[in-house]
Amino acid sequence: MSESTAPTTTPTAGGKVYRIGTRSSRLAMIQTNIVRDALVALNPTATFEITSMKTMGDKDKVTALHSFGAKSLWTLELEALLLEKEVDLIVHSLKDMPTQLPPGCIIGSILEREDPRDALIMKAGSPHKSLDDLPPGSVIGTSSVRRGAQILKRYPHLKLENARGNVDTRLRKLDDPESPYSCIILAAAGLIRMGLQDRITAYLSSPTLLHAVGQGAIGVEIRSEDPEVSELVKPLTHVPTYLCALSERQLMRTLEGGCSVPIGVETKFLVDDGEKGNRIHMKASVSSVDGTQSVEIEDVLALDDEESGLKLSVTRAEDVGRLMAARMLEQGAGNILNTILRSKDTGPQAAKVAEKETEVEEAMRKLVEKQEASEQ
Ligand SMILES: NCc1[nH]cc(CCC(=O)O)c1CC(=O)O
Repeated sequence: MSESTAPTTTPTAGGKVYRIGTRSSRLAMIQTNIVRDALVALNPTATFEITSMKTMGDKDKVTALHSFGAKSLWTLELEALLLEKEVDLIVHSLKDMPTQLPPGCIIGSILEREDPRDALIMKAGSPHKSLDDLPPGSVIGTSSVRRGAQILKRYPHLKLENARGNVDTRLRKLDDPESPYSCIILAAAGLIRMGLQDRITAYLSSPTLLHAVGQGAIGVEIRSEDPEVSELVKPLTHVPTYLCALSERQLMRTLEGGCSVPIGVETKFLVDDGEKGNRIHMKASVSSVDGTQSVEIEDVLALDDEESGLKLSVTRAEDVGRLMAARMLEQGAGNILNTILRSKDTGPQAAKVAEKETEVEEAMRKLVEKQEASEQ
């Protein structure tokens, strides 16, 4: 979306068939139905068909997430369908969308955020309710280096074990009496949308755990050269979520992080109170994988452009992320990130994953070339 201000919401005329692409996990389908229901309400004469598929990240449930390079493991095959015009829009968990999208793809809308916090779920029947009351040596199941690094910083007496798979799979692994896990950490948003909020024993937020960039938000990806679908999805955008998410994504883009780098954020939209204008309150952290080193930062920055008088500026939102990232790099975040990137898993599994990503990215590059040739 290229607006210099946050999008307005005007219903779009319907009467056509639109195809929505999505992953096939239960959570992805729930999120896709949220988007479809909102589109149907705004365009009652239009038809919306859903195309679901398993992506690289869904198929390979074994490789640890940090072994995957780019964050494209949840999105690339769907973006190929988008560029091939097999689908007209894709519904993603925003946190799974790389901060750099393939040429020809843009974010068309970001819906109102569900609770962005992380949530603690104890093994069924556990007497424990919080991280504080877990005995030393208790095992926390998470595949997220972001979650693991921050937890180890505050709870060095606890242990981490990988726990991959979709939400249902991870809960099943947790409750298996044979599994080593005392608890797992998941996004509250996924649990709430799946009707599993009763499993949450504690919510985790700053200073213990800053959530992932884009966590809790639903992103709708479209083709950059598709004004009709751009107008179709624009009314779904929730402006405070949109601007906060853009600032978070720009922070990660500037730090050149990805899903396998421990970057945590918390943002809050502060509405114009007649004196201070619209602002974003951002907290952000970068941690070493073992939690022994971290850079943490917090500030409240303006969203209205004083020079031009523009309110709710998209550019200002991204400037917030860029400025906060620059400050973190000045405070040593770059050294932490470089150490992590140098230590990326170079084992045979990582090589296999890199080969698969290259294969899919090569297919994507050919698609983009074909599309550009057809438009000349
Ligand atoms: N690929 C993991 C993923 N992507 C989106 C969600 C939950 C929904 C959200 O945060 O928006 C999850 C599960 C989790 O982190 O617990």
